[in-house]
Amino acid sequence: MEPAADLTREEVARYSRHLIIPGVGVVGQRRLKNARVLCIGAGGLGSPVLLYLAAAGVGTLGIVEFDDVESSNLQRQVIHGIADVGRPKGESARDTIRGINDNVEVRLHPVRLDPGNAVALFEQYDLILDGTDNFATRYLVNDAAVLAGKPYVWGSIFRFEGQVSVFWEAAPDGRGLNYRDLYPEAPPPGMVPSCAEGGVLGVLCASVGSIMATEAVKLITGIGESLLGRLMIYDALAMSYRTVTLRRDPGRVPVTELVDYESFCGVVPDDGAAALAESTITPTELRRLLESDREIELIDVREPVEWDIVHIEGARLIPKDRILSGEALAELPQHRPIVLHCKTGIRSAEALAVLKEAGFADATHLQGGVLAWAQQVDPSLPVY
Ligand SMILES: Nc1ncnc2c1ncn2[C@@H]1O[C@H](COP(=O)(O)OP(=O)(O)OP(=O)(O)O)[C@@H](O)[C@H]1O
Repeated sequence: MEPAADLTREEVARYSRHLIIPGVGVVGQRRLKNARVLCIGAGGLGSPVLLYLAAAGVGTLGIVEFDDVESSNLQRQVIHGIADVGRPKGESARDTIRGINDNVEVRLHPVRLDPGNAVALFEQYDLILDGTDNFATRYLVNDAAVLAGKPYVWGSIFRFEGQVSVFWEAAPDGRGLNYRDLYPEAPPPGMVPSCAEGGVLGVLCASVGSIMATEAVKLITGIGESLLGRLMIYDALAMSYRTVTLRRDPGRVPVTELVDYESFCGVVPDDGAAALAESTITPTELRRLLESDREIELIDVREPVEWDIVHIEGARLIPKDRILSGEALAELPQHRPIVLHCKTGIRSAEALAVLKEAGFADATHLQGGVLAWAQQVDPSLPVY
């Protein structure tokens, strides 16, 4: 990274604790000033990443984010505040950054990163940070970074655990790998729950995001050993960090073009999923069914902790895994309609597939889950 020409008087004072670190010094700080870093997502990981890189004096910070701040974000997305709920996350993040360091030029890209815009966006920056929460975007970031020849820092979080690595296929020392060497294929949809489904400890974002920001500072200034070719795994419960060495997957096909990542990750329904989609019931239809004389079995496939937050009157709790393992099938009626539901409809679709396979012909699942029920039928219920 080429250093910027000089630091102003104000910058020397502001960054003095960096300037006196051997290895960083004035030249390191000038490199930070000249750096253009693009952060995908201003959520759980994007928040600490952007805050620390802004405070550290990265000259240009790009933010790709299409979403608005919700109150359930505030538990971990610390770049946003109460007054930002309902505002675009990018604008909220920009305003917070301005309050920390007005030397930083913030460039907002209020779009969803997709195969049509990714490479052109990446080409405008020196380094990419992936703070997103879905597999389709992760593979897209990887492939676009390969095509644009850019390094990127990747992080992921779930409940109490986080992972971080640096991928740069074109790394000058030949150690560069890409995300597909670590995860050649996306897990089947629904197999790895999102933070919205499975939860995440808020402070985990700070631990993992600060490691991502540290890697960014190291790559920009050229100090230390980066996580290039290594995967760091952090366990907040055990309070342990370990790193494992990654190897190039000899069977990996080179990235030559961007593809349809929703299909690659199986998010677009195949024929089987389309058939299942017909076995759905809307919240209003379910309400009518519950009000009728028909006897139905309403099964909640979420976890007990979620049941404790909110549940639909008359439902019975059978967590999804007990259905997937086959253990709970004997508890289900063969000759009564069964309606499964979860939080949003993803887990209930999975459980429904197992029930159909086991011959429960009169089984359906609730479209949009408990959230849709609360929105359309019973707004007095809390949502989570
Ligand atoms: N393709 C994409 N382009 C731009 N931003 C993305 C893309 N995919 C995900 N994001 C953003 O990445 C951020 C990830 O943050 P986080 O994991 O905390 O999830 P969230 O969507 O805010 O939370 P939750 O799913 O729990 O409501 C989100 O703000 C999301 O809008």
